[in-house]
Amino acid sequence: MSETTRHSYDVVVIGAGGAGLRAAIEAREQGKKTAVISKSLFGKAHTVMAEGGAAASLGNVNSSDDWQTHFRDTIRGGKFMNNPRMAELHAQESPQRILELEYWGALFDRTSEGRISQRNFGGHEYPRLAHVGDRTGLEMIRTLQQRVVQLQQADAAEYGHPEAMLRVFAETTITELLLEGEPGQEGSCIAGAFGYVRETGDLLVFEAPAVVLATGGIGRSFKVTSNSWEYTGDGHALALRAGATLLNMEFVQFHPTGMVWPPSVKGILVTESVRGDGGVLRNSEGRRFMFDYVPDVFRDHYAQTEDEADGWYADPANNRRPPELLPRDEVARAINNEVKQGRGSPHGGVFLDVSTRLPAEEIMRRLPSMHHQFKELADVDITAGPMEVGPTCHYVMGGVEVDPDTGASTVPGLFASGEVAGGMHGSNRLGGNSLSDLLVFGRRCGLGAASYLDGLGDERPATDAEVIDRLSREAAAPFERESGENPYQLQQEIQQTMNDLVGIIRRGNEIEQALESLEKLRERIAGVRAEGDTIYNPGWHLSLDLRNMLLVSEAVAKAALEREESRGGHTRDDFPQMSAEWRRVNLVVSLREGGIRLNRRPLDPLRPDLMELFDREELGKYLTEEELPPAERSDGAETAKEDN
Ligand SMILES: Cc1cc2nc3c(=O)[nH]c(=O)nc-3n(C[C@H](O)[C@H](O)[C@H](O)COP(=O)(O)OP(=O)(O)OC[C@H]3O[C@@H](n4cnc5c(N)ncnc54)[C@H](O)[C@@H]3O)c2cc1C
Repeated sequence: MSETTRHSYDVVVIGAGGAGLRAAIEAREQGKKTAVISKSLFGKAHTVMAEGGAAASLGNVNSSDDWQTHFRDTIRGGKFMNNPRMAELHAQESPQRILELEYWGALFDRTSEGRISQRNFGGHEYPRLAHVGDRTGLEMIRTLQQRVVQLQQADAAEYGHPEAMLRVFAETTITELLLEGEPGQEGSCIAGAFGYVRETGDLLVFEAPAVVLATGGIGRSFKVTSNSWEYTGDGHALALRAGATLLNMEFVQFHPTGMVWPPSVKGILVTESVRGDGGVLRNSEGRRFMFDYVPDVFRDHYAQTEDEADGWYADPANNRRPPELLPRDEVARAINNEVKQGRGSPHGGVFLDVSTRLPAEEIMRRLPSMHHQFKELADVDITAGPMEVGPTCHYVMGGVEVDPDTGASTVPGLFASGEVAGGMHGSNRLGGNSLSDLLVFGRRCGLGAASYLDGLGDERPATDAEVIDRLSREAAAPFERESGENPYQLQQEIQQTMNDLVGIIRRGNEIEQALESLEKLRERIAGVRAEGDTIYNPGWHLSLDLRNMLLVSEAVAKAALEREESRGGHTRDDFPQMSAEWRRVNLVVSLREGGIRLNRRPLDPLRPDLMELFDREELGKYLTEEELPPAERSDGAETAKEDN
């Protein structure tokens, strides 16, 4: 293999989606020399694929909206498993971050008064998603990239080179984090990152005391997914191997509406905006089945009849929301059940129809990408008839355990934000809350990394030279094996296992079966073989990604086996109820002696002022008796909870 090139930075941000770019901008603005690394082309990240919008309580379409309502919706959507401080910061700071994006040049769709337009989405009480048609992520990435270029131009003027303080390394994959000390050992800390350039196979060492993980999700571990090739859970696995902890990996979001036909496009997302803009779900009998699936905890907030649901679009003050706009976990399970009961569409989904609700020109204006996607890929005109849709693995709520305010992980110098971080979304993310999460916590992570560096002074942690030698040998190993399996075969087996046995509906015995299969795959992956050479070789790249996919899949499966309840993105057929006792438990994943370990840690309680945002009756559906606030008597006095 080629020589190893060394680079030295203050902050290395792994990932150039919304979270990574926002973190890098902040670190650079704090005066830190920053590198941004992206496995794919610069600009190609999940963020760019985001369609519906970014949730922020700007109150432009309904002035009743405020951060408290956004917080309440987020906690409800997450079924009270969210880290409350993260949800609070997110709800409070999202409006500022969206306005900042506009200040940097983002062109959002407008209301007739010229304010940023906001659309309805599942689980959000008011129209809240700032959007650009159904191409919001594209505008977000364009704006953040433009901001990067603006900073580089300022650096060119000040330092004589545009990359003096902020450099992008595109098509560069990080395979390991570098530490001073051993993972999990007292006093060990981040010293940088190790990786390779995809185009040439050249190896790179980044020396840096602070690393921000912003690598996005894990969807490629599942067969049917809206995620693209690079989402092999690298950041989650890098964090684990560096000694950091992950939180609640069992919570995986299956978006209710992915394409189901033709097979080559199965899983590609059909944005929730279709339902937000009036689209209805029907089964093969023509029944609008979501009315049959409104769970008790949400019954007061959702329409009981089609008339009321339809009335909500024009008169939300006097009607309740249509059940199509329930949080994603509810809708995904409902679709899954309709198909299982034999009431599915010809290709194993259900029908989603917006053509009977909006005029064709309005559909073309509000949902141009969806129109194009269905016309090009399935030869369906969504202005004239229904789409066929079904659940697809979309997002992981579980992720690196971080300090809410700074994004710091449990390893000094390691930070995480965006989809790779855990806690913010509890057991189920509301649509639109990811894009705003990236901006809020990306910025906080950049600030956190900068202030960590300030605390270090001139100290620069270093990695032993033999670690770099070992990592170089490991990178080359797939070429050196004379025999060994094809990485694509092994990837396909992981995906099939996770899809079939740890998918949308889970059972204890099936998860155990999955864990056995994953255990067998471990040995086979250790002997995987790559053919050819290091020049742009996706087979080799995948052979290095496989161990991340495997580790993350094991983390998901072990946590899914442990949590004996159903909540949000974790449905256990053998434990179908939500349990107030389990709600208090965070499952913390770590890597010890080479294996996944699970620990139970109490969830941070809701502060009394945040608890006051909910009715006691609603709290009673989620919290244990002991957690509930004292009940008020009819005369206004509080009743004592215990005799004393
Ligand atoms: C089709 C689709 C539509 C969506 N629509 C919406 C929406 O409307 N609203 C909303 O809020 N959310 C939406 N989401 C979810 C949201 O887009 C993502 O959760 C979010 O963009 C994740 O952002 P991120 O910055 O954490 O990571 P990403 O944007 O996923 O970026 C990850 C970055 O990390 C890099 N990377 C990964 N591994 C490595 C490695 N080993 N080395 C170097 N670089 C690495 C990648 O190349 C990439 O640059 C959507 C998701 C999809 C797939």
